[in-house]
Parts: sequence; structure tokens; C-alpha cells
Amino acid sequence: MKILSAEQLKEADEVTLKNEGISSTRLMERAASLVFSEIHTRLEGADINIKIFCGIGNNGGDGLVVARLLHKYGYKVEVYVVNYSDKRSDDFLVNYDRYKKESNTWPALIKREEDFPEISPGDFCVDAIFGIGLNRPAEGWLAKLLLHINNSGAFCLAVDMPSGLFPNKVPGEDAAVIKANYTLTFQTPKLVFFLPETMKYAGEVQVMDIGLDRAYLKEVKAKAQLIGKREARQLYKPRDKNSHKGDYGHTLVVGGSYGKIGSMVLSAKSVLRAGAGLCSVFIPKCGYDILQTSFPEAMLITDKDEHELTNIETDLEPDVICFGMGAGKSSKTVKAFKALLEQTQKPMLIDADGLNMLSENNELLNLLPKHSVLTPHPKELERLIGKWEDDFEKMDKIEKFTKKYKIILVLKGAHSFIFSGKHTYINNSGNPGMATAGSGDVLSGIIAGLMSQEYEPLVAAILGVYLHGLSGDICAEEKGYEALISGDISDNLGKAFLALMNDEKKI
Ligand SMILES: NC(=O)C1=CN([C@@H]2O[C@H](COP(=O)(O)OP(=O)(O)OC[C@H]3O[C@@H](n4cnc5c(N)ncnc54)[C@H](OP(=O)(O)O)[C@@H]3O)[C@@H](O)[C@H]2O)[C@@H](O)CC1
Ligand SMILES: Nc1ncnc2c1ncn2[C@@H]1O[C@H](COP(=O)(O)OP(=O)(O)O)[C@@H](O)[C@H]1O
Ligand SMILES: [K+]
Repeated sequence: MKILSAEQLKEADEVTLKNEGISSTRLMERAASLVFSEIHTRLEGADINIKIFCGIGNNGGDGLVVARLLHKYGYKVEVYVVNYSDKRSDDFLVNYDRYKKESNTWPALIKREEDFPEISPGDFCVDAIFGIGLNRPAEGWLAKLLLHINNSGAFCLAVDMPSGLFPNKVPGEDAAVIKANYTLTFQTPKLVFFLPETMKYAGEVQVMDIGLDRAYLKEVKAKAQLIGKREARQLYKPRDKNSHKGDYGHTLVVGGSYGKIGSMVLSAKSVLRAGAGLCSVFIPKCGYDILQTSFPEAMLITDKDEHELTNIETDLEPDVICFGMGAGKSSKTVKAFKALLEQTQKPMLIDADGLNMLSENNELLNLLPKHSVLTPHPKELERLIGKWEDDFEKMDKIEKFTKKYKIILVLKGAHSFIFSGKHTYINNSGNPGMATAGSGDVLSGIIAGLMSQEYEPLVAAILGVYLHGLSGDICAEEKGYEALISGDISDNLGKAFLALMNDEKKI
């Protein structure tokens, strides 16, 4: 699903009005009716106090439509107009009149702190103060009102965006922003719902298709795309019945050091679980028994050194090399890595200490084969590209970095981001149970395993990250978050492939 900017959404809005020949009031009615239906479905006529806070722009107009419909269906509704300006949008005014006429009540006006209503923890608040039109931080009594709603303990549903959250920048540290429990957002998700610094404000997000112009949405160039099951499924290549293991490629997994051989077991298993035909592993001698015993499906080559990588020499001609997990970064290992990079033309996957060696020996970056996939977590990324001011600057820096070295970068996190230099893809599978040792090693194996099956590196990265998260979701259903360990993610990868093709199950 495309993620559009506020400007693009406004443009989509205009194109829709023109092509459908409808008024903006009609479009507002359509959008806000969907919000009403969602609330009505969930509340089922419950006898609770619903407090609707409306701004004076179109987000406020949406709030007034929701208020009118809830009132019509017998809900206990109190409406507050948050009067931060004397201006009113046209559609706000139309719906203000309609609300008054149909409910026979006047909304209360809030224009200072004394006007704030009491909000009980059992109330249901609707935040329709600001949407995508916020253009400066909320200040004074307005900021206090947002905090008053946050501090009430009441459930808060945000319409389109939590108020105080900009669609295109990170709010300042002390900024007042609604912390919604749930956000019903129009047409496309907003980028800030997925960034580490801002995702906490939106709570659970649901996208409502308000029927904006299909042709516009199809043509428009989006800055980013959200990857869900529908998008991931389109990337999957079914297997030919008449095939053999040679058709699915050979991955060489290189890494490990004394005390860190487990990471190699996790990565290598994931390579074959992701469908690679063959997997060879190159490790220091100390890992021989561990690997042969715990993963007999892999072929094994050892370094001359007992404890670390010093010379990565093999006669193999793998389709992809997956490098770095548990490798350490001693000077001998850096030398071995450099020699490996010099010999390798095919795109590689580089993770963990492979990334740290690149950070500490910048000249190695120029040796990276084109279209290699790098999979840093945020700390590894900082070592690679330096510090950033906020998540938007971080994205700019990553874009430049990926373009400069012609690589693909997977930034791991609650929502992992995949950067190709041209586009950004945001993963929507996975859960906090995956915050556990070794889950990154599993990811690197999955992506490399897909690369060896001739998935383009970018496709392998997108599909691999999605399947990794999907497998994590399946594990969490069976085990809960706490007991989930990274080997489970690898073991359940088969179920993730099956779920990818299954429409009935949520995951
Ligand atoms: N396109 C779509 O998909 C559809 C969109 N729809 C809805 O429209 C919403 C966008 O509406 P919108 O453009 O009227 O902006 P909105 O968020 O209501 O606020 C603008 C007002 O806030 C003001 N203002 C801003 N910052 C401020 C501050 N810190 N402190 C004080 N004032 C501040 C600004 O004033 P100004 O800067 O002019 O002084 C202006 O008056 C969108 O989110 C969705 O809910 C649907 O109805 C239909 C389809
Ligand atoms: N809260 C979360 N939600 C979804 N995925 C998560 C979450 N926390 C971690 N993950 C995923 O788990 C993996 C962790 O990788 P990493 O930090 O490299 O772990 P390790 O170094 O232990 O292998 C990443 O793929 C990340 O996206
Ligand atoms: K809002």
C-alpha cells in the first residue's frame, strides 16, 4: 500500500471531487460516515459518554459528522469545538449547522483552560482537532488540552491523525501530541505512524478506504510503500515441479568465532528453511562439532584458525555469500573479509560484525559488490552513517548512503525499513516477541536463502523481512511474546510460507 504525503492526499482529494463531480461536503460525509460505522460496530450502542473534540478545519468537520451520526443512533454525545482560531473551513460550517439542527444542541466552545471538560477514565474520546493540516506546534491552552485528554486515562480514537502530530516531521521533545489508542486514518497510512520516534502516538492504526480517485492513486509516485501480505505475496515465486536442488541455489554462510557459533547455526538453518537448495558454512575450527551436530543438512568448511576467521578460502562457487554473524572484528578477520570482498562479484548479504568492520574500515565500503544487502539494527547503522538529528534526517542519510554504494539497506526495528536508494518499503509484520537474541541472524539467513533462489536482492530483502515477521507472528500466537526465541522463527518459516498464500487466516 502506498504511503502518501499530506500534499499528495490533498491533490487526490481535489482530483476526486473533479472527476466524480461531487462536493467536498459529500466527500467529508463519506469519509466520516466510515469512522462512525467503525465506532458503532465496536461500541454496539454502549451507554458510555462520548466526548468529541473538533477543531475548526476539515478534521473538525469530520468530527461533527461523526457526532451527528452517533447522536442519531442514540449515543450519549458531547461535542466541543476547540476554538483555536476564528477562521472556519466551509465544510466545518456546513456540518456545524447540520449538527445543531439535527441534535437540537449547541456544541460547547473551548477557548481557554477554564473551558476544559472533566474527562473520566471510562469516557470515550474522539480526537478530531487537527488532521493533516497541522502546520505548527500546538501551544498555550491548546497544548494543555491535548495533554488533558492524554492524562484522562480515557480511550482516545484519533480521526485521520493524532492531533499535534505533523504528517512530515518529528514533533519537538516537549511538544503536546495526542497519544491515541486507535487511529482511523483516511485512504493511506501516514509515514509518521511507522517511524520509531513517532509511532507511539497513533496506537493501533486502521486505514479507511474513502474512495479517492483510483487512477490518481495508481499513478502517483509514493515516497514509501507499506508491505503487507498482499504486497509480499506478489513477490513469491512458486516452485516448478520438475526441479532439483541445483535450481534453488547455493548459499555460503561465513562468520562465527569462539563463543558465537550459535549465530551461524541460526543463520545457516534459516538459509535452507527459506528454500535454498544447498548451504555451506565457513567457520573457525572450534565450531566444527557444534555445527555438524546441530545442523547436519549443511556442508562445512573450517578456517585454519581455531577461534576466528583468518583466511576464507574455498573452491566453492556459491550463488550468494551471507557474511558477518558472530565473526568478531580482529585485524586478521578484517583482512580475511577484505580478501573475500575483493574476490566476490555477486551481491552479498552483510550483517552484524560484517557491518561493524565496514564502519571501522571505510575503504571496504568501496569493495561491496553492487546490490549487496546490508542489514543493520539502529546502533550498527549509526556506526555506518554517523548520528542523525531525527528520523527524517536518518532517512535522508540512508538514501544517500545506499545510492553512493549502490546497495540495499534493511534497517531493522519494530517496523523494518528497506531502502533501495530510489524507494522505501516499510514492513508491517512482526511483533515485540522478536526482540530476542539471534532473531537478526535468522533474518540474514532468510534473505540470503531467497537471494540464492534468484530473487533480486531488493525483492529478497522485502520478502525476507516480511516472512521473518510473519513467522514471528505465528510463533507469538503459539508461545506468546516472552517465550519466543529466535530458533522458533526459523523453525516456523514453513508455516509463514503457507500463511502467505492463505487468505482466511489473519496471519
Ligand atoms: N484529503 C482527504 O483525504 C480528506 C480529508 N479530510 C479531512 O480533512 C483534514 C484536513 O483538513 P484541513 O486541511 O482543514 O486541516 P486540519 O487538520 O483540520 O487543520 C487546519 C487548521 O488548523 C490550523 N492550524 C494548524 N496548525 C495549528 C496550530 N498548531 N495551532 C493552531 N491552529 C493550527 C490551520 O490554521 P492556519 O494555519 O490557517 O492559521 C487550519 O485552520 C484531514 O486530516 C481529514 O480529517 C476529509 O474530510 C475528507 C477527505
Ligand atoms: N518490537 C519488534 N517488532 C517487530 N520486529 C522486531 C521487534 N523487535 C525486534 N524485531 C526484529 O527482530 C530482529 C532483531 O535483529 P537484531 O537486533 O539484529 O538481533 P540479534 O542481533 O539478536 O540477532 C530484526 O529483524 C527486527 O526487525
Ligand atoms: K485528529
